[in-house]
Amino acid sequence: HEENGKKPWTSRASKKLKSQPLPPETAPLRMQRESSPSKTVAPQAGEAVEDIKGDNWQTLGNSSDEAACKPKTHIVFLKVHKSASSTVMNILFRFGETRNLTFAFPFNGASQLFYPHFFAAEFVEGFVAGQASQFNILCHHMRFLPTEVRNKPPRTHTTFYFAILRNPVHLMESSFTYYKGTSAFFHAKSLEEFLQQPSRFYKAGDSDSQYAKNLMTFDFGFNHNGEASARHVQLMLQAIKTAFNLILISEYFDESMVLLKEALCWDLDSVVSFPLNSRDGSTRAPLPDFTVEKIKNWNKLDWEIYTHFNQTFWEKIDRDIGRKRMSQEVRALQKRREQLARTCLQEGESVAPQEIKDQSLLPLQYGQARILGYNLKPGLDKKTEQMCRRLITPELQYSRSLYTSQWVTDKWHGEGKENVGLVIRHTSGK
Ligand SMILES: Nc1ncnc2c1ncn2[C@@H]1O[C@H](COP(=O)(O)OS(=O)(=O)O)[C@@H](OP(=O)(O)O)[C@H]1O
Repeated sequence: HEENGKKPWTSRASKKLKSQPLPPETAPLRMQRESSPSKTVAPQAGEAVEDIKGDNWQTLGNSSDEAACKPKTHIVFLKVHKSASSTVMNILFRFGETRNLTFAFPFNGASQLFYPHFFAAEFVEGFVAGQASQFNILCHHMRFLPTEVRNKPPRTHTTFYFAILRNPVHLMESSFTYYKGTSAFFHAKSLEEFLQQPSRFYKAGDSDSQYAKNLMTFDFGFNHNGEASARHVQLMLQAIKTAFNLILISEYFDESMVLLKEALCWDLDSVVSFPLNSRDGSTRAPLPDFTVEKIKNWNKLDWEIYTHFNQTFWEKIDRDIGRKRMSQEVRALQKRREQLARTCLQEGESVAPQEIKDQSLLPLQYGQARILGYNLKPGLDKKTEQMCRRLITPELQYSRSLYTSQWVTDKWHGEGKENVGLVIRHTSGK
């Protein structure tokens, strides 16, 4: 299983790239606009109380319900690969850290919940069979399995389930670059070559084949090599609707954050973010129409999931918020992000990895992707520096630091990760 990197694959090809870091993704789509990267803020407020309105995401209450609105603090986020999920995770990390919430970390400080295996409660640090769980937030990469996931956040609370999707065309373009070391992509010179004759490269039985086909379908727990029959698709969509309260769309990241804040009853600052895990432009190229069509066909199951939930996403906005208020909220979010960029970032925006001065803020570089990062503005006062640093800390570093606060007591005097197994005490925060 995984350890240092966040993409633990096991293929022959990937072994050759073992020393490489982990990547992110890209690409604009023809039918939907690609959202521009967002930027962040520091959270505030909110007691750790729960008040969820039901399991059907389509019936979630809207923000006009403010009197009854208490910030939700029991959350499961399905971190779908290559879908802006690291940016969402940063939001959850910041919210949890500043409110002393507890995270369901992968066992032994790993970066994923034994992906690509199906999630099992035993993968979570501190899980004890038969004992009530004390965790608030589950958000590391996993392959979703509803019956097991429900074993996690306490049953006494109604837990909010959400996930994020990305247009499969963008997603595959990103995945090809980031997961170039996986079995299916390793020998393909380009995405076009791969798509021309996938059977030359793709073996359905390879343990890392999901990176090359229907990755979202796989992460939701379904068979990524399954038939895209109408009945199969219907069942899959129904299962997702039943399990999740909200499905976000990364092409409409800001609108997604507005929906999220409303559903969780959080404030604006809690959902402001800077885009994380973004590739620079050097490996991106516009895809010709025939390639776009091939990607859609090759990822038919993902395409069905995406188009369905893209449609219900906008139906929900129309029903619960309205386009006018949505665009006001989005503007407020963007304004706040711009303010934060001026406050926090030396260059006011992201920079190439070689320009990152503080190595602790260097994102994992993976596959053939070059992942952008940020420089903190020098001379910030302590409180502002801490708030800004949280916004731009890459996933692996942030996860490690929270894991250490939550699990590693001062009695721990081991040297390496292998010693983390000694540890022990579940604190309710830092
Ligand atoms: N705010 C926002 N809006 C739109 N898109 C965004 C945002 N934040 C990150 N991204 C893009 O998401 C891609 C990384 O996805 P993940 O973080 O899920 O990747 S990973 O699976 O965790 O490695 C990666 O895509 P590519 O750059 O195409 O590779 C990011 O650019």
